[in-house]
Amino acid sequence: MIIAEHLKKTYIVKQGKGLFREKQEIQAVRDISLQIEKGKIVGLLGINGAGKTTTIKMLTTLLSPTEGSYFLDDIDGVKYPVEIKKRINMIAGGERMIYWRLTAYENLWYYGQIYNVSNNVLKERIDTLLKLVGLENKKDVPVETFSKGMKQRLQIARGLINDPQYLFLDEPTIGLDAVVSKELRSHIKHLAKEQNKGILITSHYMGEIEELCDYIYIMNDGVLIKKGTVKELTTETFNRKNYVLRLDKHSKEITECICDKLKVVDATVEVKDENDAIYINSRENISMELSRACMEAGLYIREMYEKEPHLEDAIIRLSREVHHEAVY
Ligand SMILES: Nc1ncnc2c1ncn2[C@@H]1O[C@H](COP(=O)(O)OP(=O)(O)OP(=O)(O)O)[C@@H](O)[C@H]1O
Repeated sequence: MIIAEHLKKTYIVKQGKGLFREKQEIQAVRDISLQIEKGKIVGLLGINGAGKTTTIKMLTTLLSPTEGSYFLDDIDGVKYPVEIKKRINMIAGGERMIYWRLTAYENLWYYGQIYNVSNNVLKERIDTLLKLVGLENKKDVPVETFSKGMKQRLQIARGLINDPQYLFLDEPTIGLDAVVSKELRSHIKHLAKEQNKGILITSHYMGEIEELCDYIYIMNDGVLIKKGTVKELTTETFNRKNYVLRLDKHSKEITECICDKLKVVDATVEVKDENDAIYINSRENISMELSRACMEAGLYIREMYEKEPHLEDAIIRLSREVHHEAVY
């Protein structure tokens, strides 16, 4: 298990020109504690500038923390970063870390040498990995002729070349089409569930996070603001119910009439220009009251349902709350 406690990272940047440039401290990560278990997929989310990349850089030992502790299976990551590097790997989205002039096989051979994998083991591992990512027939082809999806699949093979126990995935499906992204997501699940790897993933695609993650950490302004499963995060954040109502008729007066009839319950009624829908937000389950209000007003209900909140809505709302913006 990876256990990071109270990690902090302060960058010192110089501002101005000439000899007397002023030093300024930027607290990219102010206080982060998190855990990554083997066999689990953990999401790290937050709006731009929240500190995700800096956190991943500390966990992958590319940056040393200004303060805090970091242990991977009892190995002190702050004291022994080289020992950590042997046991982890990182797969980033995009086309970095792959040599275009080299073939798929040569790329993997090169990275295997960097990780000191013995030649016999490496040969076998490259064959297995190329098969895993479906590139066995392209192993002697230069990468520059590969499609985006093929390059990304090669990235996965590269990220597994040292048989890491923990994997860090930074926007792994960025720029990929729906088919390749789906394939990649099933590889990621396979790595966690069948091969028992601990995985941390960042992504701006919330659907991906909802599908993959066992639990999620949400960051804002360098600190963790919430953690939990998708279900916990959405239901705890939205302790109110959202209904969507579509009637046979639609007008301002009708909405006012519904509003009037719902005065007895704690509900907020709002109309949006999405297919003439009326949105009702309430603390309690008010489906009975809603049906009755429509019936009393002589209105026919075309559609009425409770809207499940999405993770994306939860993140936006949590980030707003931190910045003390009024919600609702
Ligand atoms: N090398 C650096 N020197 C100074 N400040 C930095 C440096 N790297 C990051 N920062 C600052 O630290 C803060 C956190 O940046 P970080 O890249 O970790 O956020 P992020 O959550 O990954 O954002 P994004 O989603 O946009 O990639 C930002 O305010 C950023 O400007």
